[in-house]
Amino acid sequence: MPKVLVSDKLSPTAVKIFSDRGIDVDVKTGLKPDELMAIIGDYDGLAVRSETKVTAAVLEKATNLKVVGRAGIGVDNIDIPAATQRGVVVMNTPYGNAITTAEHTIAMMFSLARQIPLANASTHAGKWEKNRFMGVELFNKVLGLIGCGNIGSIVAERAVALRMRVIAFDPYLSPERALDLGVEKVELDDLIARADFITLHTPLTEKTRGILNADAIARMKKGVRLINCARGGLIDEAALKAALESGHVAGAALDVFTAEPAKENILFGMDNVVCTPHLGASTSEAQENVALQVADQISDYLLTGAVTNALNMAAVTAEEAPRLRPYMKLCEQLGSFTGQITESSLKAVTIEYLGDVAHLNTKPLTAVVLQGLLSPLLESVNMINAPLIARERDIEVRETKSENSSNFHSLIRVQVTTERQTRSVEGSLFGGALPRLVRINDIPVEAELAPTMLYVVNEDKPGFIGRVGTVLSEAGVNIASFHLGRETVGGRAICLVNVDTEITAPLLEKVAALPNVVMAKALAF
Ligand SMILES: NC(=O)C1=CN([C@@H]2O[C@H](COP(=O)(O)OP(=O)(O)OC[C@H]3O[C@@H](n4cnc5c(N)ncnc54)[C@H](O)[C@@H]3O)[C@@H](O)[C@H]2O)C=CC1
Ligand SMILES: O=C(O)CCC(=O)C(=O)O
Repeated sequence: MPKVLVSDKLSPTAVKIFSDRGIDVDVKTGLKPDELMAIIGDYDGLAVRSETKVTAAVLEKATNLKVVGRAGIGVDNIDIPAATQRGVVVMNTPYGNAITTAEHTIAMMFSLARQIPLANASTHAGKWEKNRFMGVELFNKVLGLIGCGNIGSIVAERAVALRMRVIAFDPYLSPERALDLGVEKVELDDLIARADFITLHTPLTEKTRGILNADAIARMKKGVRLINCARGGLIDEAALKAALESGHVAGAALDVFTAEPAKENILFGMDNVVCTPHLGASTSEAQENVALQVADQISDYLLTGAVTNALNMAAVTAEEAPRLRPYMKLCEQLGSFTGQITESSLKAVTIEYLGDVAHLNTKPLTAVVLQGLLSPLLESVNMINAPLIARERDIEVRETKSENSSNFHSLIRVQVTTERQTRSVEGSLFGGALPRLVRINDIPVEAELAPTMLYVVNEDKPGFIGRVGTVLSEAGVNIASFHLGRETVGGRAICLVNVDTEITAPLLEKVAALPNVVMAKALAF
């Protein structure tokens, strides 16, 4: 039974989903990094919000971990490259808290425009300072959105309904989508120069860090108001403080801070700053949504192999997962076979999906071929990091699909080009489930791959099979099955022998030295 650790506060419904689906679930919140590292090795899945830091050090101890699920959007608390390297799928729940966070942005904008927090505190204190709190309308003001994805779009719709004039900077916003939203797509400089209110809705990346720095703030309209419900670090806090003090920026509403939890901050205590403690996603509806979603996604992956909202792997639906499973095995074997017979540096891999398999989601199949192919050559390769490793090593990966698969319902051909040669191997599923090699370098064969195998390329001459059998039996190696194929009578032939015990280096040398042997290799699957 898979085991999942919930290490941040999640709705109890999520915990129930895990146990209802037969997953052993522990809830342990507030763990210190060393406490998490001490127990993480026991778990197959980890469900977090933003408090748990899933660092490379934690992942190193997570020897059984298969999936980390973030109940929320931002994944800056998870070291995705380290997870990818270790074959751990990282998932988030991209839509569950979007409305809630957009609503918080609008609430913060109103709070700022009408100074509600300060007026509230003053009224509670019995001051009745009616003349102190003069506000501004949102109506007809220019709202500049930086980032117009899920949350930015919802903010745009709400702001349009408030009759604000909405402009957006987002390199990935299409003109059609902007038109649909009633938003004017602009460049950042234009937005900075025109906006009365600016809200931020991008992830924190090397490109967006400090997107509103001293220079950008200096170019804003005097009296501009800034709202950040995305990530601390998007606004330079020191530059903002200076601009608030000078009155160039009239106010700022911040849900997120450069350092969190923010128990101290240079902006705290300023009258024109409204702060909330990263509450953007904190409604019961959003927390229920993301908790249910993450519990379902983690359970689906652990129980069926379905992959939803993964940030480091191709998606696989629950319906596809069982259909893909036998092909995954075949693809891994085809990749592993080609990897083991490849001796010089890889230049290109072409994977052809022919027949029925061409209709399936082939992205995960290609990832598994690459995993099989690279595993004999490199350490720590898995289907999640294999496409990345191939890219990093300039191995060109091509995928083709065709309905036509000659005599097979489905056929997968893996062709590998190295510095010296091109080799190919073809495989199919027999009875719809059993992986078989059906062709190696254009020589037809029918072989089931076994854990220990001897692969020989030879000239097709009488007595060869007897001689191989004798050498193996003299070494005490039992033959489980023998598979043969040849190009033409007397031409190039291949022989794949499934054996019950290891083929040692001296035994391999003896086989290689037999007459008519071109090449001999020990293979392991
Ligand atoms: N305060 C809170 O509690 C919450 C904060 N968030 C934050 O909100 C952010 C946005 O969330 P979503 O809208 O769901 O993400 P999303 O991925 O749907 O949208 C992000 C948008 O930013 C755009 N973008 C990326 N780089 C950019 C750049 N350099 N300049 C301009 N635009 C750029 C992207 O094209 C995309 O459209 C998340 O990354 C997360 O950090 C999300 C949920 C809750
Ligand atoms: O889980 C939370 O409260 C924070 C939500 C958030 O920042 C996100 O989803 O990116």
